[in-house]
Amino acid sequence: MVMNPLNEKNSIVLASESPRRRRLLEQAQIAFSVVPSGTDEDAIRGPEPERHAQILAAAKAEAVAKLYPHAWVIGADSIVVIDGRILNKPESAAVAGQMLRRLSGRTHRVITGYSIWCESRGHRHSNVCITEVTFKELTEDEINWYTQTPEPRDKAGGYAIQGIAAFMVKSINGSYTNVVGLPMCEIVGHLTQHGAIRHGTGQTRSPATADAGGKC
Ligand SMILES: Cc1cn([C@H]2C[C@H](O)[C@@H](COP(=O)(O)OP(=O)(O)OP(=O)(O)O)O2)c(=O)[nH]c1=O
Repeated sequence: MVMNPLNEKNSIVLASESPRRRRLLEQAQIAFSVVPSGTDEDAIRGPEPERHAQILAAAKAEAVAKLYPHAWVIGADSIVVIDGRILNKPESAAVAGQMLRRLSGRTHRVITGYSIWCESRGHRHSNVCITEVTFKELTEDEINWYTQTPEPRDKAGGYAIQGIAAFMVKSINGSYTNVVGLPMCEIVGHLTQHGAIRHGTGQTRSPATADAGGKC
């Protein structure tokens, strides 16, 4: 019989196609597999931004957790919120420009909903992490130049703090990695607390060597 390491006890699965989220888990030296959830984000709408991000994160985690019930599955959704409006990923350079004009010289919130599921343990945890980001005043030249780069395309709010857009950011209040796509302090803390990983001990488990430990 072929063993499926994705579905072993205490394996970690990232339910995301975001390369940023993948990189954040890699940086933390967590062994994990990637299974994009295929969730249709346009089909889901929460009542207000925090709930919206949380519901989407849970939908992503749930879709993959059903396929791999023994794994710890992480789903997340990041949105930019200003004036009570959600700025998702811009569909064009022109829309990215409109978003950046709105963000220019002001403070907005980046809300990442995150969800950690382990079906076989009945473990379903969802929460949000909020970071305030303050932009400098952007000139039209800066906006036009930036939106001609590929960077805004697949990023909530039309910018990537970890890339060229770092020059736009005057200050942030809260988790930096939350803006990039995953609140690492909370995610690693939760997985550690529930025995899914032994982070910080030099014994971060790989899916292939996972044992049956851990609690819900
Ligand atoms: C604000 C901001 C967002 N982002 C990214 C993180 C997310 O990938 C993206 C928000 O879109 P999401 O819908 O949260 O994620 P995704 O579609 O990229 O991946 P998946 O749904 O499969 O998990 O914006 C940055 O990389 N840097 C930033 O500064």
